[in-house]
Amino acid sequence: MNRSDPTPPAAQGPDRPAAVRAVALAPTTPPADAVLPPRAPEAPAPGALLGSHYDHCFGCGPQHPQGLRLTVVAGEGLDVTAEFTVRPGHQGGPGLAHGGLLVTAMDETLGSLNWLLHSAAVTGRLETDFVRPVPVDSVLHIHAWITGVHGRKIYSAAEGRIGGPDGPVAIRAQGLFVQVKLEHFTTHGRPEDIKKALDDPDQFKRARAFEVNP
Ligand SMILES: CCCCCCCCCCCCCC(=O)SCCNC(=O)CCNC(=O)[C@H](O)C(C)(C)COP(=O)(O)OP(=O)(O)OC[C@H]1O[C@@H](n2cnc3c(N)ncnc32)[C@H](O)[C@@H]1OP(=O)(O)O
Repeated sequence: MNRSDPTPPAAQGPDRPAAVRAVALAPTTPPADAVLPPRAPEAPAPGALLGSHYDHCFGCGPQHPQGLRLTVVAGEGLDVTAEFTVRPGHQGGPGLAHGGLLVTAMDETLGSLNWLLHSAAVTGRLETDFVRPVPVDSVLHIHAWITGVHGRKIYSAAEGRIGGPDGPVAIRAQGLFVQVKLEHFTTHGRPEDIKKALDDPDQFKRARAFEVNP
């Protein structure tokens, strides 16, 4: 619409045309009665490298040719730190990381918090603020932490910095993950990929270890 166009704004509320109506999204801030559980007894020790949950994962898989190859280390509490080196294949604008890939890095890091609770969970909702551009060759230093657990919902937040772990914030995120059983993956995933994952004894062990009973 032209700035000088005198047309009044479209009607609000239920009369507003579906094409411009906002959708109701769940908050990513935990409710007041959310809890902060202790680290699971099986959680990786503070300082431990978490390792990839799946070799072909775009976020953390070492075998993905253009993946982010994010590395994640367990923190002291319900937190992790992660690093993602932005490579030329990750560009959006010339010489700059694509925003969607930065979101993927945040998603992957927030998802890895589930190791600390020893439960499998998938992203239900993810919000991000892009604060400054991230140049190719820079390392995004991410710190992520759990902010609350409510039933099957795990709430978390993260900050990504450039120029070092204490550098300026480039991206912030808040997420809501929902705990799922192993069947979530075996039911919905492409059969040949599920088979490949489960045929790998290490992957199978990890997958079973992740199983939860919501
Ligand atoms: C074999 C290899 C295994 C590898 C294992 C490790 C993999 C790690 C991978 C990590 C990769 C990186 C990570 C990735 O990229 S994960 C990939 C991206 N995410 C997905 O594909 C998830 C797609 N969505 C679903 O599958 C279902 O909708 C889920 C499972 C999420 C819920 O369906 P389900 O039928 O199960 O649950 P429910 O409907 O009874 O709801 C339960 C509660 O949750 C609340 N809720 C639900 N949805 C949302 C939402 N969208 N926002 C906010 N809230 C939501 C809901 O209100 C309710 O709350 P309450 O009423 O209790 O208060």
